[in-house]
Amino acid sequence: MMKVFMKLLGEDLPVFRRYVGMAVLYGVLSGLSIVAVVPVLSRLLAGDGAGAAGWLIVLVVGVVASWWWRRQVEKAGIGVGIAVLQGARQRLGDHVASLPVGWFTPDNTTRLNHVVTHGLMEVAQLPAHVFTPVISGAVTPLVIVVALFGLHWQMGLIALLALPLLAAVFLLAARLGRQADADYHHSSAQTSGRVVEFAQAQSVLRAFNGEGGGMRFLEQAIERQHRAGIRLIRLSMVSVVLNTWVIQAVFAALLVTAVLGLSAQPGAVVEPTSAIALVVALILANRFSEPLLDLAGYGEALRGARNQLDAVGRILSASPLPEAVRPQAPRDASVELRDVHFGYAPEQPEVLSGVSLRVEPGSMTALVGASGSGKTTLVRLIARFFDVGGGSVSVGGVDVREISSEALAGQISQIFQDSYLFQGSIADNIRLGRPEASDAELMEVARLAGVDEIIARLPEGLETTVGEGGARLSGGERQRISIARALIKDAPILLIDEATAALDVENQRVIVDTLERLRGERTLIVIAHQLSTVEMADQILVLDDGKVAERGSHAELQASGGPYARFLQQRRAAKGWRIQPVAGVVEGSTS
Ligand SMILES: Nc1ncnc2c1ncn2[C@@H]1O[C@H](COP(=O)(O)OP(=O)(O)OP(=O)(O)O)[C@@H](O)[C@H]1O
Repeated sequence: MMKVFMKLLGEDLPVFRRYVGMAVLYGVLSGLSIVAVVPVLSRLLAGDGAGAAGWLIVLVVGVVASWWWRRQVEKAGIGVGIAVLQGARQRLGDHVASLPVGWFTPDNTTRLNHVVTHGLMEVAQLPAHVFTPVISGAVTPLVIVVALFGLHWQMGLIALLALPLLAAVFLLAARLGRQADADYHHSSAQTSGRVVEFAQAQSVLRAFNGEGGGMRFLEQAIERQHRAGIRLIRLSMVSVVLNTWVIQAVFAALLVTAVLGLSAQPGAVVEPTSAIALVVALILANRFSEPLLDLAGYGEALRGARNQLDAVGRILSASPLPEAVRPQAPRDASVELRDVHFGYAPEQPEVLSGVSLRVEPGSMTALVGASGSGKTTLVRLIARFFDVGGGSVSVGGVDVREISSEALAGQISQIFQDSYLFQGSIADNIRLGRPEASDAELMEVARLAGVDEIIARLPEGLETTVGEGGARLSGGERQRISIARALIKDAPILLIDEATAALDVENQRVIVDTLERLRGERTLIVIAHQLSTVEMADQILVLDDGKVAERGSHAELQASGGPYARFLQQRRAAKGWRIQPVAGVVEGSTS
């Protein structure tokens, strides 16, 4: 936990170290102020009023000094909190910006959002509100133990031996609640997700379940959260009771020791000095348990913050893809995969196994295969969303790991199914591909991608705002804008995922026109869902369960009667493709 906190602070770590030093000193000062009661009481009980008054002044000065010092510690704690909010946000942002695109899964994005909006705030409050009492709660009893040794060594020994026992019980109590706490946070996050889903998917829910049908998922999530909450409350109570009991047990042991000390020699006269020491030691024993009870009380707050720090830790532990020490420039627009092996996680099965592929500059390759066969993964590896587990991916004859991320990004344009449009105008979104593009170039790509038809319909034309994520446009319109954006970038390699969902006949025509026009000019690698696209390719790679099942031209593969021919049969049956001989070739349509 502290490791993550310190990592988060980065170069602001000295501010935290200074604060910890101050908090430890505060614990010592508090302990000394308590111990100053010893000479005051001893003198008073022995009838030395003048001596007691002198020590009383020392005691008052000590209490005032520790109060003043506590204020300084709190200010230093606030300083650490500010460092967390300012510096750590920046550091987390820099770290996330260096992570591979593949890291940004919905789970990770939600976690990041939660950490930035809530988690860091909770973590920033730790030093001022939790660490100070926790540190002093651990240091002050140590000072009292030393004083107890001086007064009554048996009680001192018991208090000293009790410290590791107390630490063990505190840790056990913390562990008891940790899993319940994690479960509760997990179920809360799930409930939030279900609430958003419930709101967003109203049309689907009402169509399939009637008005209240969709409530079931939400109600189940709320029920799970409710159960997790009750379990957390129960375990928290057990932790608090356990901590309190063990502290009271230690106090009782100290009392018994004191009483046994008095009754050790029945009938014998107890020295007044010993009796005074014993009384004072009993008072100290009482003060010994107070900071410990405080410390135990902060267990809950620490556990809550631990969850947030764990989430931060998971983000910080994600490694950026290593950058080449001596980056090389790609020599041409070829793409080559050699015996590529890849899995999304070490414990998951390989998604690509021994895939090899050579794509010549300016040629077109279609990737075909059943859903889940690994087409998208293959294309992501070319753009280096992830690094391969085995084998290599080269662009322009250079391993992508040896190309700087900037140079690789400059070499590749992408039209993916989930192309995101930013809140801004259509023109802003297209210009993202090349901010310095002229208006004429913008209009040219808009025409080529069929965006001109969209803007002709809109009163504000190119300056029409698209809404968050392009929400004010249809799926097909969004796709055309993303095509225009990719075209204006003018990169020599174009990776395209034909979005089946967004493709209407008109968009399919735009894709085919785009591909025809760019053929021979750019290297095209297309995840093809339409027969008309597949036919255009110079080579077709058929993937089956992460392996290359077949490769060749449309005519060759169809004639061979292998997996491709069978795949075509299935697609025709499933999607109504029909084959029409047109000018000596076979054509598909979605009708
Ligand atoms: N981010 C991810 N984490 C873990 N597994 C993933 C991830 N993305 C894809 N997979 C898995 O990898 C396998 C290949 O997926 P991929 O998306 O590459 O297939 P595909 O051929 O493009 O499928 P589709 O045509 O349906 O888009 C699938 O089993 C999928 O569940």
